[in-house]
Amino acid sequence: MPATLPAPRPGLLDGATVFLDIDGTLLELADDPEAVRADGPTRALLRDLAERLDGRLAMVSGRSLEQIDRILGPIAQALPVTGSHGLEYRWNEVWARPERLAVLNDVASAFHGLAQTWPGCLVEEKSYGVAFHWRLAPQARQQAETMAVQLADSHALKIQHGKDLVELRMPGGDKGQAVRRLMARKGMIGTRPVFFGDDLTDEAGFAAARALGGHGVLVGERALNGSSTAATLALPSPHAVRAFLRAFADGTAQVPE
Ligand SMILES: O=P(O)(O)OC[C@H]1O[C@H](O[C@H]2O[C@H](CO)[C@@H](O)[C@H](O)[C@H]2O)[C@H](O)[C@@H](O)[C@@H]1O
Repeated sequence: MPATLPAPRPGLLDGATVFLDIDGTLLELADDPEAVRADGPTRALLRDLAERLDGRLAMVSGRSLEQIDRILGPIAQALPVTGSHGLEYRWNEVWARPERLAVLNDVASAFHGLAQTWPGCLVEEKSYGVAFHWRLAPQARQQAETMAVQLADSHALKIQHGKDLVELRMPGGDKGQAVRRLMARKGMIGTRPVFFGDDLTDEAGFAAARALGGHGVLVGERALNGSSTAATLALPSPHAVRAFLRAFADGTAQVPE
């Protein structure tokens, strides 16, 4: 992680609204995206944290809402949740779910075809996007990225770069919008947003949090391909994030080693 970014101070979350990314931030990265699940202590952490924050805890992920529900379990129903990099969200009775573009099926077919030529590669079909994963076969990266550019052009889709993946998704929405939308809600308006994230998709969330007087907390050792980050603070791993959040939830906040 960037050596220049300091760790968050213990009191950072006092009175704040907390935005949490999932993969690589709350939870460790894994080889199989479909197998990812929050364990019992992590689910309990989200419950305790939401209580300590008087409900000012939101999940903001590149996953679909269905995936988030599977990963987090019942606690997801109690939190404001934004999925698909900002394209869909749910908070109590308020939902936003655009119509799914049929061209995503063509993208999935093309990606599945490519995956057959690269053992170890995975295709993840989501509500508003399709991701091609090469974590277990990094040699496939160049071909996957070339195919993604062609498909994005021909189908007017957005390319979303991520860790060991390229994703094609419907345009519109980002994590910054998710922050601004929630920070305009009663109970959150006027508080300080703190956004925890690890990937390129989180940069919009970091920037929005900063613009509203808060902070981005960059997690892990993300390579930003030479670009800079809008985060102002950093933690080394999802384990450190959970420890930091647990200390706050318990009222014993300390910066983890
Ligand atoms: O915004 P996020 O919640 O961080 O979602 C970003 C992408 O996360 C997932 O991919 C990442 O995690 C996988 C499981 O640990 C890992 O195998 C992959 O290499 C990572 O890039 C998810 O599968 C994607 O759909 C999300 O867009």
